[in-house]
This record gives sequence, C-alpha cells and structure tokens, in this order.
Amino acid sequence: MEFRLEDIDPDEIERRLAVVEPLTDSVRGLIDAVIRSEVDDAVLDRARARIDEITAELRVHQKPGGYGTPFTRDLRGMPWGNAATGLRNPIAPPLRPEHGAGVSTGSVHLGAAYEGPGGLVHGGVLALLMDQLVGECASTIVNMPHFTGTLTVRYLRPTKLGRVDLRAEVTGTQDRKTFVHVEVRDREGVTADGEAIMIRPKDFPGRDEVLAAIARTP
Ligand SMILES: CCCCC/C=C\C/C=C\C/C=C\C/C=C\CCCC(=O)SCCNC(=O)CCNC(=O)[C@H](O)C(C)(C)COP(=O)(O)OP(=O)(O)OC[C@H]1O[C@@H](n2cnc3c(N)ncnc32)[C@H](O)[C@@H]1OP(=O)(O)O
Repeated sequence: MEFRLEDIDPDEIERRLAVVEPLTDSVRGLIDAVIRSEVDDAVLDRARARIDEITAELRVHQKPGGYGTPFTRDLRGMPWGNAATGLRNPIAPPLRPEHGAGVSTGSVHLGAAYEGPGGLVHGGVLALLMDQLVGECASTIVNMPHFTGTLTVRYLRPTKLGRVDLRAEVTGTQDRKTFVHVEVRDREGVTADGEAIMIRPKDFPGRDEVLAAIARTP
C-alpha cells in the first residue's frame, strides 16, 4: 500500500465523481447486458466493434498500473479503482461501507456478474466483500490502514443473487493486530460468516511524504 497526496478539495472530488460515477454505472449495465443478452450474433459483433472504439478512445491518456489510493490533505482516501468499493471500477458492485464505533456495515445488489453456482453468489465474491469490510473496519478504528493477515470464511448456506448485507465488528486488539468478526446475509438471513486477523504493517511507502505535506498545510 502506497500513500500518494492528491491535493484537491471536496468540490473537485464531487466534480470528478459526477463525471466518472455515471460512466462506471453505464459500464456495469454493459457487463450485465453482455452476460444476459439473447440478441443475434450480428448485433453482438456490432456491439463489440463499438465497444472497442470507445476503449481505444479512453486509452489515449491513461495512468500506468492501477489507480492507487490517493489521499487528500484531510486524509480522505480515494481508492476509486478498488475491486470491492471503487467508484471508477465497474467490476466493484460497489460496496459503500459505513463506519460506526468498531462496527462497519454495507449493502450491495449482486446481479448476474457475481454468479457462482446458478442463481447464487460466487463464494470468492463474498470473500472479496468480507475482506474489504474487515479491512476498513479495522483501519477506521485506529485510523491507520490494516492488511488482512488471515481471513477464515464459513459458508453456512447458499447466498441468493440480489440484495446482500454485510456487517463487521471489531472483537479485540493486540499490539498491531485487530480481530474482526464479519457476517453476510441475503434476504433469508445469515449465509456466511468469518473471522479476520488484521495487521497494521510496520511501515508504508510514501506515508512520511504525505504526512509531511499535510503538516505544511497553512
Ligand atoms: C497517512 C495516514 C493515512 C491514514 C488512513 C486512515 C484510514 C484508512 C481507512 C481505510 C482504508 C484502508 C485500508 C483498508 C482497505 C482495504 C482492505 C482490503 C484488505 C486487503 O485485501 S489487504 C491485502 C491482502 N493482504 C495482504 O496482502 C497481506 C500480505 N502480508 C503482509 O503484508 C504481511 O505478512 C503482514 C503485514 C500481514 C504481516 O507482516 P508483519 O511483518 O507486520 O508481521 P510480523 O511478522 O511482524 O507479525 C506481527 C504479528 O502478526 C502476526 N501475523 C503475521 N502474519 C500473520 C498472518 N498472515 N495471519 C495472522 N497473523 C499474522 C504475527 O504472528 C505477529 O503476532 P505476535 O506479535 O502476536 O507474534
């Protein structure tokens, strides 16, 4: 994990999101349409050609590697490429976690793009969402990013596609370790739970630079 300062104010964040969130939503719609479409092959071929054209247009100017997690001076993180929460990532459902005192929650709608067994959510997708939520839960209580050391998941019964709710709760801390319990529910109740050992790494590349830049803020 690397810290990078992106010196923008809340208005600029909102301006950027107002452009990219609708784009990301449109691509989510496209993904769903590609999976479920029953149109003729000729229509699919035409769609591919048009999509390739748009992709080429977007690739004219790109970041190298991933999107990363830039931070503003007030330590607002912008992990917009994140696989679970990324506001620019059409693969992310997206999960939008909310944080209370040692408790984090989030709800998502999981459609055809997240299917494992027919009509059911892929177990790896549930693990992804749990991993993200336990990560944010541990990180927000001490206001310092934590990595997942161990995440043990129990799949108790199949999870139906549709609305899924998650809840994570810190159960203890010990030095750099934070222990988190997490539960997943579909519309019929709890379908999976997990225990995570989250670890605050000793060091983060770039952290000192970000904190120094923040300290210089007038
Ligand atoms: C500028 C300031 C900004 C502030 C920002 C504030 C808030 C941010 C808020 C939220 C957003 C931030 C982050 C959350 C977002 C997303 C979460 C996604 C979650 C993930 O997707 S994250 C990717 C998957 N994750 C990895 O990629 C980890 C790879 N791995 C490593 O990076 C190392 O492996 C590490 C760091 C885990 C440990 O390294 P280390 O060197 O620190 O460990 P060390 O040996 O010192 O052990 C210390 C104690 O942890 C125990 N221990 C060690 N390893 C363990 C393990 N695996 N399981 C259980 N316990 C373990 C030892 O047994 C010992 O315990 P004891 O002290 O009791 O003996």
